[in-house]
Amino acid sequence: MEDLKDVFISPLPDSPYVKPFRFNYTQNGKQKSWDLLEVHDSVAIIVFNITRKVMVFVKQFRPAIYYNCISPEDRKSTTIDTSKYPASLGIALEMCAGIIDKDKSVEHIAQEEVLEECGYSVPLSGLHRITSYRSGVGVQGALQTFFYCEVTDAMKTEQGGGVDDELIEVVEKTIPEIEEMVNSPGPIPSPPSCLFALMWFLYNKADKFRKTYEHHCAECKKGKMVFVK
Ligand SMILES: O=c1ccn([C@@H]2O[C@H](COP(=O)(O)OP(=O)(O)O[C@H]3O[C@H](CO)[C@@H](O)[C@H](O)[C@H]3O)[C@@H](O)[C@H]2O)c(=O)[nH]1
Ligand SMILES: [Mg+2]
Repeated sequence: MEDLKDVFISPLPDSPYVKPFRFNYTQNGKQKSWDLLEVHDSVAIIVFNITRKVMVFVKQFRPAIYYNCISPEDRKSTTIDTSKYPASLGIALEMCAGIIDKDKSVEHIAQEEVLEECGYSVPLSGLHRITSYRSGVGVQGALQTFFYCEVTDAMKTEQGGGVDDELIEVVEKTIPEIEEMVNSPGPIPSPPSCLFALMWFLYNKADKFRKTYEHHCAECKKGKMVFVK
């Protein structure tokens, strides 16, 4: 993932992923315009492994983050110096997520993403639609639908890591590690949608799993063997 070379910046040709355009309008009698990007709607999924009480994240190189670490002066060079700007600058930690670029339901797209990126086979009934919200409201405003699912080690039927040329590392974090992450002064290498997902989880779900931890630890101290449910 961190083996990065031949980085250069070029003008945008016709793209299947983003379409830039100008939106013109008159508001309260004043003529205005706004420069926008048409992008695909998407899904994002919190995957929580209940066997080991860990949250499943995906780690991947994000060109947009990397680009924003390059100084305006260095962006003008014919090639970007990767010893000055290593790939690690652009590596993000996110929820499993994917664009809706197929004629399938959001549930089916979410199910595919969990399998492709994280390696877990989740039944459609195990995917709980939580809400949907607008991402990148300054320039995109695309809709992201957000799901929660619980998985077990037995549901890990594939390696994960993405399809085609995707390079994704699956990373697990405990509840205390998630708390540390959202309390960090930053910059946190994650999008706000991921941080929202973490706060949603901490607010709505974490207690149930914290109780089993605490019970487990207390009983262990007493020398008892306890099965964490
Ligand atoms: O310019 C591009 C854009 C995309 N791809 C390909 O398209 C795939 C898209 O991956 P997918 O997993 O479907 O989407 P993500 O990149 O994970 O993006 C989702 O997850 C992000 C983090 O939540 C959100 O910001 C996005 O809106 C949401 O679509 C990439 O891996 C690439 O293979 C390219 O090759 N070039
Ligand atoms: Mg993705």
